[in-house]
Amino acid sequence: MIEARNLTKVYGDKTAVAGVNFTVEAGRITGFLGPNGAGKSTTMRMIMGLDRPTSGTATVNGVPFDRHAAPLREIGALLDAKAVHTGRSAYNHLLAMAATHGIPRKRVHDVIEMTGLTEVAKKKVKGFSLGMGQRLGIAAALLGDPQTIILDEPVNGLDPEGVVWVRTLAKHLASEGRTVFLSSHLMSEMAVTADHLIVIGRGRIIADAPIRDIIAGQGLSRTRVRTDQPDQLQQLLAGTGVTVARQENELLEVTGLDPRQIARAALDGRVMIYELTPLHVSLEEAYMELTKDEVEYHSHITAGAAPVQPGGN
Ligand SMILES: Nc1ncnc2c1ncn2[C@@H]1O[C@H](COP(=O)(O)OP(=O)(O)OP(=O)(O)O)[C@@H](O)[C@H]1O
Repeated sequence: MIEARNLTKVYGDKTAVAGVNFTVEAGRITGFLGPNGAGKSTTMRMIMGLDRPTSGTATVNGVPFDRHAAPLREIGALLDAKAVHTGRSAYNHLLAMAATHGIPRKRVHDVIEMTGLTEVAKKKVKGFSLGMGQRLGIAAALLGDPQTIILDEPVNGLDPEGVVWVRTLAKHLASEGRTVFLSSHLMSEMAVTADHLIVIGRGRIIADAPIRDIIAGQGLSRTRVRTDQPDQLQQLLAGTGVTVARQENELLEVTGLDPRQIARAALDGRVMIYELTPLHVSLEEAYMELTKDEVEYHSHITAGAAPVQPGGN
């Protein structure tokens, strides 16, 4: 379990992390999201003892990282895959890390195999592609067989097979009761990987909830309704907080009522409907809604909202 209590980091006149409180529970995958510059890396670095908090605390299983007797066995982290730029081979790099932490050589072989690096293990790390470097970073994070795993942008640079591998690995680690905390800007990936989300914006926590609650909480859910009496149905559904948009002649899109309420109103008004499809918002849409006022670096070209997929999430 990771706990942040009033965790704050100030750089000069910039407050990167502004007194955040959250708990990352064991046995599930917690995603850490936020716009560029929101404070994710700074928070993760403080948890790992790489940055000293200006005030507040970050603990792992109740103890600050640097007070653990054998930190690598307690917490494994991938924070900056590019940080490993060495003339050593992947195998020797891991072996050196293992040696300084009393980790047996057998474990080095295990993590190399686990991360798909067997073919390149004897090659120099500085020739590695971004994806190979990422796999090596994950191998290093797993070396001490830690109870807590922190991965900052783990799928960055990975090919589709690698992305699925990270997802499967994270789920497996969480199913073993470990604490898994990961950040990613890839919403579609986060949606299928994480159980719980913590969203940070301008150094403050703006959401801390299960993914489905975050999506539902944005109130963006719409329902597509087809009827041969659209005018009558539009009148029947009118009410406070309800929006009915006419898409095509017999097609309406309704916000503010769930499908059951729409069906009930139609039945009571004796209007036949021949399609009723919930349009779930994507995590990306919910996230954009949640963080729209928190984005520090706005792009000048604003893309249209992502299309809503029937039955998607
Ligand atoms: N060493 C530093 N000195 C000064 N300011 C810093 C330092 N590290 C981070 N910052 C600032 O703190 C804020 C938070 O940065 P941080 O890297 O934690 O954000 P992030 O959420 O990880 O962003 P990204 O998604 O772009 O990686 C940013 O405004 C950043 O410029």
